[in-house]
Parts: sequence; C-alpha cells; structure tokens
Amino acid sequence: MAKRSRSSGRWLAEHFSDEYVRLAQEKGYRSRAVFKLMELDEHDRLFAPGTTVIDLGAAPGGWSQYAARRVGASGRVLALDMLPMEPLPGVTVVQGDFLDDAVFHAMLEAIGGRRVDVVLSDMAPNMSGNRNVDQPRSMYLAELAFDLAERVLGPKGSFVVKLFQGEGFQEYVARARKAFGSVGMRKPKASRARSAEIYLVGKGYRGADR
Ligand SMILES: C[S@@+](CC[C@H](N)C(=O)[O-])C[C@H]1O[C@@H](n2cnc3c(N)ncnc32)[C@H](O)[C@@H]1O
Repeated sequence: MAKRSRSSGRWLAEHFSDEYVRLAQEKGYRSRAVFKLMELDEHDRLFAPGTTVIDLGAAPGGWSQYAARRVGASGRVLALDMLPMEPLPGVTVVQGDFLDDAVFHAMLEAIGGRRVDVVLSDMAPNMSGNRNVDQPRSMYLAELAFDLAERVLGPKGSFVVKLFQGEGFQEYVARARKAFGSVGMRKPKASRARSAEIYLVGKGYRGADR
C-alpha cells in the first residue's frame, strides 16, 4: 500500500473531527457541503416548492439532496457531474465533463426549453496547488456555468456559483451585477476559513426576455 503523505494524514484527521462531517452523516446527507447551501438558502431564500433547479458539479450529491427536498414532488432537479453519482429521488443525473461542448448541450436538451428558476454551481477543478493554473481553470468553469445560467434562467431566476478570489474575479462579479437585480458575496460557516472559495449569489435575473 502506498504510504500516506503527512498532509493527507492531516486532512483525514481534520475531516473526521469536523462537526459538519459528523452532522452530515447524522442527518443522512452525502456531503458536508450541504451546510453551505443550507446557509445560503436561509439567507437568500433560493428555493420554493415547484421550482426547477440545475446543480452543476453535484457529486456526491449533498446540494441535490437538499434542493430536491426543498422543491418537493412538483419541482425538478437536474444534476451534472463528471464523476458517477448514486441516484437520488427527484433528481435527474447527467454524467459528463461540463467543459465538453456536447455535455453543455446535453444539459440544454435535458431542460427541453423549460425555464429554470435556480442554477447552482459548486464546481471546482482538481487543484494543482499552482495558482497560475488553478485560478484560470476555476474561472473558466464559473464562466461556463454563467453561460448556461444565461441560456436557461427564467425572469427573476437565481444563480449561485463558487468562485475563488484572484485574477478574473472582479470582472466576473461585474458581469453578474449587470445580469442580476442583486448580487451578494457569501462565505458560509461550513466553508473552511483557509479555503479561498466564496459564493456569489445573484437574484432577480434580468435577461430572460425569451
Ligand atoms: C465540491 S464538489 C461538489 C459537492 C456537492 N455540491 C455536494 O454537495 O455534494 C465539486 C464537484 O465538481 C465536479 N466537477 C469539477 N469539474 C467538473 C467538470 N468540468 N464537469 C463536471 N463536474 C465537474 C467534481 O467532480 C466534484 O464532484
């Protein structure tokens, strides 16, 4: 067996002592990430029964689980990830790489012209540790998520996207301010302080005159 590095040992120790990991297990959620979305929802009221949601970068499925519960039987959740994801009640799963044009279009097809109320993206690339590589990769994923949101969101739709502060961040926020009636930047409690991630929440989509 390969020897575990000291840093991965530290990660495991932190993971198991993390109160959100414990809580997620206790409550039957697939990931600790669910507590980030819960806090965003409490603050920004993202979901209502009957709403249609797209969840990008959904595996293992915490956000989709929570969204499916919030939108209820009359709502719809469409989840995408490049990794396989165990099925969830009320969630349609598409597996594929969002950077692949065919996958982007498969998502549009799965929506079938319906208007979407909420687009979520918790996507993040595999971090190399080199900011010059990681930052453009994560911004590119966020840009593509924005492109999809602009194609599918209905009037007053909402958009939640994980961003990393660095090059391209300010321009991204400026783009969001043009497209949404309100834009907030949130750092949920469950987001680790040492992580540079931050969530942009755009509400009141202005551009849905389709
Ligand atoms: C932080 S995890 C998401 C956790 C999820 N929100 C939850 O609650 O379980 C980020 C996910 O983004 C996915 N991802 C990253 N790049 C992707 C891409 N290009 N296409 C599809 N999924 C991608 C990863 O496979 C990973 O599962």
